[in-house]
Amino acid sequence: MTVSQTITIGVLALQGGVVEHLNLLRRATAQVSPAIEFALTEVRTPDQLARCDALIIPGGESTTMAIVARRLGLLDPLREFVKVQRKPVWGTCAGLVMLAEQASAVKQGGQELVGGLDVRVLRNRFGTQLQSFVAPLELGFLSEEEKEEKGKPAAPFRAVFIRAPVVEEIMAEEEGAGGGKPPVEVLGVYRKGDAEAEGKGDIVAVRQGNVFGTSFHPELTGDVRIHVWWLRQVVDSARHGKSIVQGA
Ligand SMILES: NC(=O)CC[C@H](N)C(=O)O
Repeated sequence: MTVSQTITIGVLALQGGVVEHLNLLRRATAQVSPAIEFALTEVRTPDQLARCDALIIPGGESTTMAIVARRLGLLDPLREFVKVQRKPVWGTCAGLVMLAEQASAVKQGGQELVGGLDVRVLRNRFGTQLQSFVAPLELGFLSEEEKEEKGKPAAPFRAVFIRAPVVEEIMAEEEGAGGGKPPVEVLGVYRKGDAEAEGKGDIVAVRQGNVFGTSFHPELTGDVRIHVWWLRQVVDSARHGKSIVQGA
């Protein structure tokens, strides 16, 4: 793909924070590069998905999303998009649950997942809607970005957690899907109180090749940095006609 072509970014629009992602994407695209044209689109059908170069799966309710995706014949096309075509995909909160290979604390009878990340997530780690909170997160990958441009580390990211999942286990390579997949990188850890002193914490941002997941909701903060960071990788991936590689 050449830079003069349009890069189409889809947001899975079955349920959840669709508009919020589209709004932030609109602002973020303006910051990426004037040479690149982006098209932003809602995805509700396999045809719409097929036109996308990259996809965001928003927050919401992963159980509902899975049921609706199954009804619309989208589950298998989503799996193909993520795991076979290996196009860039970012899941926020419920989207992270969808992108995990395994989830615990699921409703009786289980729930269908798209998969792609060789992790097990624990749903609703921090309790109910009423226990939602905002916490400053040090995200090293944003610092690297800013260091190049401004020569200083990034300010903490105000992360919004709403019935958020965390990554409770990263599967060992031999347990994962295999097939030469890159390793799971931990990109964000939330530490609270005593856990900080002990060096423990909850994994709240991960990347494995083309698949990126965050427990929190950057689309609800108005802080455009993670969207810009992700879009830059999408551009790189589209330019080189490859899936995002580790460290790209
Ligand atoms: N804010 C959210 O996306 C919540 C996620 C929800 N608890 C789920 O498991 O799907």
